[in-house]
Order: sequence, then C-alpha cells, then structure tokens
Amino acid sequence: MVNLRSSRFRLGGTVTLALAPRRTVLADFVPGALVRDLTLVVAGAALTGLAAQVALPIPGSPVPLTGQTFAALLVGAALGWQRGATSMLLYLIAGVAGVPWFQGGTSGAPVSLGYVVGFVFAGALVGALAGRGGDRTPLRVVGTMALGNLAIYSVGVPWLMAATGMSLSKAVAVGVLPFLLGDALKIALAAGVLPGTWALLRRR
Ligand SMILES: O=C(O)CCCC[C@@H]1SC[C@@H]2NC(=O)N[C@@H]21
Repeated sequence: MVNLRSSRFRLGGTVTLALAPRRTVLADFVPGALVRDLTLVVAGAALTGLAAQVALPIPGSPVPLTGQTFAALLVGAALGWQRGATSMLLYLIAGVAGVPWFQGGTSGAPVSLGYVVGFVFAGALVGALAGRGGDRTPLRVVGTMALGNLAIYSVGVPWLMAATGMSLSKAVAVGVLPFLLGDALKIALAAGVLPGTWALLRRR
C-alpha cells in the first residue's frame, strides 16, 4: 500500500526535488474516528479529575464542594451520550482502582462515591439532551444541566445514606442543600460556555 503523499518541491525555479511516495506505516491502519473517540473519552475523564482538585470542605458534611459537576456535565454535553457516559465510567473505574483523581486527590470508595456513579448517568442524559439541541441556548443549557444535576443527586444521596447510616433528611441537609448555590453558579457558567462555543463555531 502506498500513501499518496508524494511531493514535488521547486527550489529557486531551477532545481526540482521529488520525494518518493511515502509507504504505509502500521499507524495508518489505526482508524482515525476510534482514536478521536478514545482521546475525547480520556480527556473528559482527565478534565473531571482536574476539576475534582478544586475541593472546598463544607463544615459538618463529608462531601466537599468541587468543580466536578461542571466538568462532568460539560463533558456529557460536548461528547454526546455514548462518549460522555464512557468517559465518566472511565473516571469512576480508574478512581475506584486507585487513580487519585477523586475530590482532593483521593481514590477508592469514599462515602461520596455515589455522586461519581451519578456522573455516568448524568453524562449520558446531558449528552442525549445536547444531541437534541439542549446545549444551544443559555435557557436550554440551564434545563439540561439541572436535569444532569438531578441525576447526580439521585444516586449520590441514597449512596450517602447507605454508606453513613444517615436519614434522608440528614443526607439532604449535608449532601444537597450546601451545594445548590455552587451548582447553580456552575450551571450559569456552562450556560455561557456552551452556546458561546456554538456561536464561535457558526462564525467560522
Ligand atoms: O469523592 C468525590 O470525588 C465525589 C465528590 C462529589 C461532590 C458532590 S457532586 C454534587 C455536589 N456538588 C458539589 O460541588 N459537590 C457535591
């Protein structure tokens, strides 16, 4: 197999240098789309791991305020449901296996692991909604991200109750209420970033 990247260079109008056609190398057989998908999946998990290092302890709560929801929901919206969910699944599995990219450089199975499981469902949900235009206007992003947050809490809170023996009201008091303002600010940021990116792309 010959790659058709043969080249002719005219040097100073007098000498012509012709390069032989480049022969195929093994890397040429790696499908480009697969490589792109894998790169996006790994990058999404890494971005979430980076955002997890922004972690503010909340007095009286075993769960910190983190940048994770912003990253996880953004990854879902930008990558679509399959790559978004796969990316969050990679984040979950690698973190449980020991990669220190959960909140504040932790790993394993903390009491807050349910939220990370929720990222997988949120990535799928937000990705599916983005695939239907849910990331195109600020108002739609607010709705899409609010549903994504709901998916995160739907797993995070029962998990917190099971892991600590807390009642539902206590789990809501320490595992939901302290984060509502921060989560709303992250949604507001996403409501600017996503439609803004679409507007930039449309201008090209
Ligand atoms: O252990 C972890 O890495 C998971 C931490 C989960 C933090 C949750 S996600 C929803 C809520 N919003 C926040 O900013 N923090 C909590």
